[in-house]
Amino acid sequence: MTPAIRPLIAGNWKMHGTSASLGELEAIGEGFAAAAGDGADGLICVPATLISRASGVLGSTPVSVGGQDCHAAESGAHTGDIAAEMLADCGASHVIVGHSERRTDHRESDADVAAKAQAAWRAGVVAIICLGETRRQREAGETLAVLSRQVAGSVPAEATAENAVIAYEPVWAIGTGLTPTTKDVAEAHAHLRAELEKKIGEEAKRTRLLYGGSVKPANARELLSILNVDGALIGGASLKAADFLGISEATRPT
Ligand SMILES: O=C(CO)COP(=O)(O)O
Repeated sequence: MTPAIRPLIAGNWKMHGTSASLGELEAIGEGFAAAAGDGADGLICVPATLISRASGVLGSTPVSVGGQDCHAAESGAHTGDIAAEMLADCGASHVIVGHSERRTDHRESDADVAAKAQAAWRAGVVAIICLGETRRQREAGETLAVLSRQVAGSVPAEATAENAVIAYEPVWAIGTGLTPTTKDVAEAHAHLRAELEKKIGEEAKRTRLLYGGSVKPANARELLSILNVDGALIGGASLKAADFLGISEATRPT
């Protein structure tokens, strides 16, 4: 972690969860303070259909609620899409933009992602901007160049430490049980901090950089101990309160 940056432990439920999952959310909300102490923030990004109810369940806990995507426009003829204003209206304080699954499944470009971040800010919502290299790009030695390009294209110049969070998620580490080495994560995050500084100046020093990709209770302490890793974005392991809370515990000093 980076001294003086308050870590964020964020869950991304992806396309999982119905009203039957609200008990798990309740357990996350009730257990977070005991697990993480008061030195970290918690967040669960649920499917849009659950945001309202999740806000009710988590409202009085230290865990916030987020969405997983938003449209760039405030309203309009965009069947099936959801505006950032609608997420905020349901109780979301954050929204993930540019997740690799959106970039792949919906062919979202860096410019689309930047427009969605701007939309989040228009609605008063924090944008969690995701980026990361594919396996092919890593094997070709292109990781740092890809990250430079993605920061330049996906992060608007108006980003601040308050309105933006950057999540480094190597695509090949998502849902695979594989993680980069500690050295590789440290290198990627130091590079991201430097690239972000070129884009937004001093604000970059206080902006949270999350690591995502196969974070589990068993590897969380090692990943979170890396300089410039200011929290985690957790997929599969965020669906179970015990695992999410186990990861949250890793933000505490030993
Ligand atoms: O994509 C992710 C979070 O956004 C990571 O997913 P997993 O933790 O399941 O690898």
